[in-house]
Amino acid sequence: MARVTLDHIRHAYGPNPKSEKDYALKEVHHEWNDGGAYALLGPSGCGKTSLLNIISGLIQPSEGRILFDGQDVTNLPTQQRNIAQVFQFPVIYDTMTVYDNLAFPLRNRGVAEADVDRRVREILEMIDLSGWAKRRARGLTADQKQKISLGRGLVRSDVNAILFDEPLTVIDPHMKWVLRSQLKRLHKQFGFTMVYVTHDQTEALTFADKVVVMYDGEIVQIGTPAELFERPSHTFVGYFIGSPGMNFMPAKVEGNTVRVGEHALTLDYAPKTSSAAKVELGIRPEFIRIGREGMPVTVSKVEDIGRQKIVRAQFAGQPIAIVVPEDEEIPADPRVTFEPSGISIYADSWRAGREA
Ligand SMILES: Nc1ncnc2c1ncn2[C@@H]1O[C@H](COP(=O)(O)OP(=O)(O)OP(=O)(O)O)[C@@H](O)[C@H]1O
Repeated sequence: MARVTLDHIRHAYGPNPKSEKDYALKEVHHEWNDGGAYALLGPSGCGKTSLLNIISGLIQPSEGRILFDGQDVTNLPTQQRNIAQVFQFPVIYDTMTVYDNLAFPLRNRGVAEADVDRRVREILEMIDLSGWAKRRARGLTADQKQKISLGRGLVRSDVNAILFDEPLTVIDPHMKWVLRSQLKRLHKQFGFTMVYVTHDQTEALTFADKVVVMYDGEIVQIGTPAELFERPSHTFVGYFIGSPGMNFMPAKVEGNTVRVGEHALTLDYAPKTSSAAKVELGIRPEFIRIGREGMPVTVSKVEDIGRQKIVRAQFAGQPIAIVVPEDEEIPADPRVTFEPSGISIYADSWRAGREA
């Protein structure tokens, strides 16, 4: 498996890009660890597939280089990059048996038949198709065919990376969960470098050890699920990760005091914001406490979501969401406090650091 270096990559589909908006992928400059499991997460059109296709060699970036273990592969075609790919829809040979489909990538490379057999049996078990080994792929369900595609992606252990493009779209919800957990287990066991495209946050957060959040052609944050939850670098991450997403409200910062409407909160640091920036306070619904003390709110609605409730309320003229345990009593004259560690300050959408 390989370390993947994305060296100042930019991509425009049209000729002669002039401004930022002409680029489907703006500057991407990162190094992904050998053996890392990365999920590319973001809404439709944010550039996930473009980036994956640049890694696989299906498209050549307009600018920048891509390196596997320090070796420049920018101009190599897909076949010479030694990668495995799993697409959204099954890519298998209908006339071959399930077993032969899985054996194909190994036999193609001249792997000894005893090793082929051992590996194929392991994979058959993992995708729960051991009983189907001798059946021809034709006539299997879309779900089963996609499991074979996944198996083919995982069967070789000598590839630089395994790339997945929304591979679980056609899989039924229960099986999705099973396969996701198995992918994670396999990753731990074999240390594959995996890049997994999805627009489903649950899929990304359960699969990956690093989630790469993309928005409008840019990587806005690479982090562990906990980092994305606790310290979103960009308002988009706050909004996109979590259900409901982070609350944002216009704010003013003076030293370590932040003002929201008529309320003043004291932080244990002075956020770095310029006077011209659009400043917002961000706090996740899980970090707001509701009770008899603090700042007044008007509750408009309470939604029951099982073991928790979502309280929708108005605070300083802004709609906010608060997550509370299901048995929590909401007083007649409700007030809120914000957990200081859960507060982030954003200046022009980016999380403000500490004043030096
Ligand atoms: N072949 C192409 N020619 C021109 N523009 C393209 C092409 N492929 C993608 N784009 C544009 O590039 C941008 C990024 O698209 P991309 O498919 O990479 O996004 P995505 O995040 O994978 O979206 P989705 O989840 O819908 O697949 C979009 O604005 C899209 O319209």
